[in-house]
Order: sequence, then structure tokens, then C-alpha cells
Amino acid sequence: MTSVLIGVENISTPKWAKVGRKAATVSLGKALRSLPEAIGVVLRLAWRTSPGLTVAAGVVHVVSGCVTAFGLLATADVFAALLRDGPTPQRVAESLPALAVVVGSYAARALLDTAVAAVESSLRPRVSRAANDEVTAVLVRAELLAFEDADFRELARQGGRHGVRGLESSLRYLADLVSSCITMIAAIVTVGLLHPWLAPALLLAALANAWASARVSKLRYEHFLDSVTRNIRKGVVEEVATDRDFALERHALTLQERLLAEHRRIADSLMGDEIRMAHKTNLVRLTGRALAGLGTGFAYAVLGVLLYSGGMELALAGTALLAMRTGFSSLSTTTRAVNAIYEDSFYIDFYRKLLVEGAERAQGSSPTKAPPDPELITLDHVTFRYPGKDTPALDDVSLTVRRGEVVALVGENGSGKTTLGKVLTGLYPVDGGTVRWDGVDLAEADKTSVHSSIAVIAQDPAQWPMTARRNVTVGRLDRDDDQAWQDAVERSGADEVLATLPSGADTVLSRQFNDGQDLSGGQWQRMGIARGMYRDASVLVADEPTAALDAKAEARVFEGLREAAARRTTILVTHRLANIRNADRIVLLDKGKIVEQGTHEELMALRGHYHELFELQAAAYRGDLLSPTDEAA
Ligand SMILES: Nc1ncnc2c1ncn2[C@@H]1O[C@H](COP(=O)(O)OP(=O)(O)OP(=O)(O)O)[C@@H](O)[C@H]1O
Repeated sequence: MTSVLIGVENISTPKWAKVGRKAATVSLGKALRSLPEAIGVVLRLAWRTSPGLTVAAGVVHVVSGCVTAFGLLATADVFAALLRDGPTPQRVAESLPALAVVVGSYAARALLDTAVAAVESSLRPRVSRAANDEVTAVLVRAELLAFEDADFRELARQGGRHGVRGLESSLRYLADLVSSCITMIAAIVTVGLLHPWLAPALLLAALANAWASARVSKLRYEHFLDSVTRNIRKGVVEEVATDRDFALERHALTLQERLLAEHRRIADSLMGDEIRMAHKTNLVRLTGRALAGLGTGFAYAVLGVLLYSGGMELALAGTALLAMRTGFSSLSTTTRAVNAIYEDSFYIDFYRKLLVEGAERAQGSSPTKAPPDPELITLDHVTFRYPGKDTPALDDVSLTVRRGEVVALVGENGSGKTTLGKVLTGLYPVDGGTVRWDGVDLAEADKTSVHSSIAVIAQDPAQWPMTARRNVTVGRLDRDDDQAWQDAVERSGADEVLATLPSGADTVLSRQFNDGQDLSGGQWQRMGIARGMYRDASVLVADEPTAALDAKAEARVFEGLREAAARRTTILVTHRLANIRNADRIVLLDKGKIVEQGTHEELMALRGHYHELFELQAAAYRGDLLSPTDEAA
């Protein structure tokens, strides 16, 4: 039996892809009308990047198209002169001025092509850099909670990758479109002037081509949307199957072959769909080409009938033939360009959505500054839900913490301790109730002013690819205090880590750099604690700061945190209750609610849930054979 190993078979379609599907099902005409919007995005970006180059690009393309059209008309004159009645030398002599114009137009076209290439090669990298910069800026400035939203993360990936690529390619095709459109119009007008019946025949071929190209784009886009979720799943399996983080358990659990099989299964299903899509598009292309061939055949037939019936002179027929050939070739360039921009427009839409959503989720600024050293932090009936979740992680929580207090948050896994730490420090905005620092509502306060006053020591600290010294001083880059650095590394036990490094504090803590080193989990945790201590913020949240530390290091860290506590508000999240016996207050959470709070002695006297948890841990140390049921009884 092959059961799904990673995730579930059908992961939900991201929000942006659902919107994309709606766009893919609208009628062709309606979809084509949305083209100018995509072109507008490209032009606005190009204009913002370099107005001079944008105008230059427009001018060289228009001139290039005009020169081609002019060359076409001059060629018609050559034909007219050559096919006129009279002696051959005289006809050749009379055709020479027109011939000179033709040669001149070719020369001008060659020069213009070089100018086009020069302008484009200067403009395109600028546009792609600007688009990339916008995406990066939007992501860097997004609020923390945005990164908890899987839809937003996926939109960021698609908008950043496909969107920016779509913009670049649209810019290239837009240039082709301008010049080929001008040539095409010149050809259709020339043909139409020679005989009104020839123009519709030319248009018929164009429409058939356009229909086929647009249909193919739509099919490809639908295929992209159909395979989005499977591609996400394939990416996840790929990561699990090849990433270093999973390597240990992958080997220890002998999962390699199972993972490979899962990867192959998804890849096979994607490949099957891709082949089916390719067959469908080939059929559509064939139909389009057949219809275009009919149009072309009809145009030549009309020309033949006109010649046969004497409706058109031979000289004019030669011109018509040339104009029709030029028309067909510029038609195919135009259709290809329209088609490519149409296809790109879907991806450009991701880019636009990312910018819009990113702007909505930007951290933002406010004239209201949070107090840098709050005396009182008050949570009033606070409720918080993670994006896409129905059950609140915090449910009607009210709590007041004074400066100098050490408050310990305890409770079972998933009870809301980490979330409470993030809400209290303004990292997450609340859904209901208020969080105030000395009366200032954090919902209205400038986030940078709030975050400047906080330090978070995480259980799994970021492993910055920097030197060991920077890994600590990044806690507050504008601070250059040797004594503080020394204190931080000693109190956290990071000094022992530094002593093992080949270049001491100057060793880069990343294997991606020459002579870089990696650290163990506990060593990284010490670096994280040192960073938090060096930051010297007025509100410190230490979330399981010592989970990976040995007993000696743990005692040293708690001692350090206690020493520094008098000057700040300290929130400790921990499961090791022995470490927080001296806390000023212990707050016990259960399913997002505060169920007990008080000092250790008060809570023990209450003989409630805290008492039960504490006795369980104490019994384990005493070596008593106590089970949770015994204790509850
Ligand atoms: N990023 C997230 N997205 C969605 N739900 C989350 C996220 N992080 C936590 N939760 C949910 O919120 C609730 C509270 O989680 P939280 O991390 O605050 O608990 P905790 O008490 O710190 O747990 P632990 O002791 O295991 O660290 C849990 O139900 C958890 O599943």
C-alpha cells in the first residue's frame, strides 16, 4: 500500500492561485483587454527606473518600425519601375532612386537594431533590479505575522520568482510588439490600398494565429495552476529528502528510499500532466496554423483571381505580394509578442498582488512612540489567533507586569506561553483587547519604537552567518561596549564556546564561508543568550533559554538573568519549574487562558495544577515512582 508520507495528498490551493484560476477562466476577449494593464505595470516600472531610456527605447522602436514600413513602400516603387512598359535599361535606371531608398532603409534598420540592443541592454537590467528591489523591500518591511501565513509566503515565492521574470520578458516582447505592429499596419494598409479584399484575408490569418497563441497560453497557465499544489508538495518532499536538517533522522529512520519513492510519485504525476498539456497545446497550434494557412491561401487566391480577371496590374501584384509576405512575418512576430505578454501578464499579476499585499502587511510607522523603559505592561482581555486558525492561541488574557518583576510563564505544550511573550512585546498584533505599555496602546504605537526596547532569547536562536563576535553584538549594532560584551559572553557561557573556536570571536559561524565553523545546539543557544544579554533591553523575553544547556551552564544563565532583572521587565518561559521558584510571579496557562498565578509558595499552597506539575518534576528528581494519576488522586 502506498500511503502519503509527507503532508497530505491534497494541500489547499493558495488564495492567490484561486484568484488566478478565476482570471484563467474569463473569456479570451476579456483576458486580452487586461493586457494593457500588464503593459502599464511594465512601462511604469521602466519609467520610474529611467525615464530617459524608456523614451529612447520607445523612439528607436517606433523609428525602426517606420523605417521598415518605409523600406516596404520603396520596394513597391522598385517593382513598379521595373515592371513598367519600356526598354529594360531605362526601367532599371528609373528604379534606381527607389532602390537607393531600399538600401538606405536596410542600412538604417541595421543601425537602429544596434541602437535598440544598446538601449534595451541598459534598460532591462535596471527594470529587473527595480522589480527585485521592490519585492525584497516589501518582504523585509512586512510585519512578523505575515511570515506565519503560508499563503503569503507562497505568494512571495511566486511573485518574486515568476513575477519578476515575467516583467523582464514582457519588456523584451513589448519592444518587439511596437516595431512589428508598425510594420504590420504598414503592410495591411499597403495591401488594403492595392485591393480592399486582400486586407481581410491577411487579418483572417492573423486572427487564427492570435486565437491559437492565446489558447495555448491559457492552457499553460491553467496547467501551472493545476500543478501549483503538487509542485509545493514536491518542493517539501525534496527538502525533506535532501536537506541537512533532516539528514540525521533520514538515515537513522532509514527513510531515504521511501522519500525517493514519494518524490518520484509526485514527479511522475506532474510529468504525466505536462505531457498531456503539451499534446493539447500542439493540437491547438495545429488548428491555428491550419486556419492561418486557409487565410493565407485565401489571400493568394484573391490575388490570383484579381490578376486573372485583370482587376490588378502585374506591377501592383508584385508589390501586393511583397507587402503580404512582410505582413505575414510581422503578424507572426506581433502574435508571438502579444501571446508572450498575455502569458506573462498572469505572473505580473502575482508580482502586483505581492506588492499590494506586502504594503498592507507592512510594519508601518506611527507618530506615537512607545515608552523606552515601561514601568507597567498591561494586557487587557487579549485574544490572539494565528492566521488561518479558528481556535485562539490566547483567549481573554489579562495580566499586569511591573518593571523589575520576573514573571515566569508555565504550562503544557501549546498552552500559549510563546505567543503571550510575542504579544506582550508587540511582535504580534492582538485580535481583541489591548496591550499597553504605561498606558500607550501597542496597536497604535510605532513598532520600531516598541521593538527597540525588547530583547527576545529564543529557544532556537537564529544562526547568523557572521563572526562569533558579530553574532553577539548584532543584538545592538549601534553599541560598542567591550565591558558589556565581556559580561554577556561570561553570563551566557558563550565564553567557553569562543575558547573552542580556531579564530576565537573572529571565527565565522557558517560553513558557507572559508574556515567557517558550525556549532552544536547548546553552543548556539549560548550565543543566542549572549546576544539577548548584550542587547540590554528594558523588556526581556527568554523563551526556554536553557533547554539545550548542560546543568552548569543553565545555573549560570539563570543567575545572570536574575542579576540583570532589577533594571528591566523579565518574562521567562520554561518547563523546568525548579529554575523559576524565585520568580516574582508564576503564571500558568492552559489552552490560551491564565488558570493560576502567584508566587511559587502561593501556587503550591493552592494545590492546583502548578502544584501537580511541580510535584511531578520534583518526584522525578527524588526518584519517587509517581505517576500523574497518583498525583492527581
Ligand atoms: N506559527 C503558528 N501558526 C499557527 N499556529 C501556531 C503557531 N505557533 C503556535 N501555534 C498554535 O498556538 C497555540 C499556542 O502555541 P505556543 O507556541 O504559544 O505554545 P507554548 O505554550 O509556547 O508551547 P510549547 O511549550 O510547546 O513551546 C498552539 O495551539 C499552537 O499550535
